[in-house]
Parts: sequence; C-alpha cells; structure tokens
Amino acid sequence: MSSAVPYRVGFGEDAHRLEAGLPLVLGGVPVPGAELGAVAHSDGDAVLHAVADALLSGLALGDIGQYFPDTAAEWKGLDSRLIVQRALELVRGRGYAPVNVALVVTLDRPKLGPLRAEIAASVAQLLDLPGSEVGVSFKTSEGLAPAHVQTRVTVLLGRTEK
Ligand SMILES: Nc1ccn([C@@H]2O[C@H](COP(=O)(O)O)[C@@H](O)[C@H]2O)c(=O)n1
Ligand SMILES: C[C@@]1(CO)OP(=O)(O)OP(=O)(O)OC[C@H]1O
Repeated sequence: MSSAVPYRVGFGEDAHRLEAGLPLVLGGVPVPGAELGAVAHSDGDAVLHAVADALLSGLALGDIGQYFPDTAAEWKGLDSRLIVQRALELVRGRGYAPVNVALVVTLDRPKLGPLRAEIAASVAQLLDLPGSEVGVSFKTSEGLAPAHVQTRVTVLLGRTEK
C-alpha cells in the first residue's frame, strides 16, 4: 500500500518500431501524412502507453503489460484510450488524481509541431485536466532512429482524499 503523501511522481516510457502502411496515432490523435506507422498489438499509441505507465508507476501499480498483456487476443487492435482510462481508475481508486503531465515524443518525421495543441488537449481530456496542464515536447533522433517512435512521460499525482 502506498503511503498517503500529498504528491507522488510517476514516470512512463514507450517505444514502437515504425513500418510503412500502418497508421500512427499519438496521444489519441491520428498523425496525418505519416509515412510510417507503429508496429504494435494495440493501436500502438506510444504517448498513451507512456501516460498510462506513468500513472501506474506513481503508485507502484506495475505497468500496462500486466493489465493488457500483448499475448491476449482480446487486446488486439485495442484503442489505447481504454488503457489510460483503466490506469486512471486505479489511481483514483487509491485517492490520487493527475495534477500535471510533461511528455516528450522523439520522432524524426513528420514534424509534429502543428499537432502540439491537439495532442495536449486530447491527453488532458482523458485525464480530466485543462490543456494547460499537459506540456508536450517533440524531439528528432537526429537520424539515429528513423523507423522508431520513443515517448517519455512524467506525471504529478495529487492526493484527493484527506
Ligand atoms: N517530429 C518532430 C520532431 C521535432 N519537432 C520540432 O523540431 C524542433 C527541433 O527538434 P530537434 O530534435 O532537432 O531538437 C523542435 O522545436 C521540435 O519541437 C517537431 O515538430 N516534430
Ligand atoms: C498495449 C499492449 C497490449 O495491447 O501491446 P502493444 O500495443 O504492443 O504496446 P506495448 O507498449 O509494447 O506493450 C503494452 C501491451 O500491453
């Protein structure tokens, strides 16, 4: 059982290999013009996978693979918003809620800057936060990993129960 401190920090990370002919979805937002998409058991949303792992890790609740095994046929093509919803339920059930989120996406192409506000709003909506509480940064790998998407997310969890 986690101690009832006022704030707890969570961190999550995810990566997916990219291939031609697949969709790319990040933070619940389809990326238009992506030549490569995520190879995954689910919809391959690396942002939402890292968000969910960050939520779980803040309360030492394990990781999404324990709740949604990639060997289970029932999770094939899974909408990753459901993963975040489940992680959020677990966090809330322990008396915490997200306060703010900081996320980084490393992807060479396409440029994601035009989607920054949409991705922030989408993640915020899932977590019941204002868009201003979700910071979104983009990096390239400088050509080191052109067929790869990498995400890192920190979340601050605040205690909701006295
Ligand atoms: N897929 C991406 C990657 C990066 N950006 C933006 O480009 C700028 C420079 O990125 P570096 O990795 O070269 O430091 C930075 O402002 C990123 O926001 C992007 O829009 N989409
Ligand atoms: C989401 C799950 C389950 O569908 O599979 P993937 O989409 O492959 O994603 P990954 O981040 O590799 O692991 C988590 C799995 O539980």
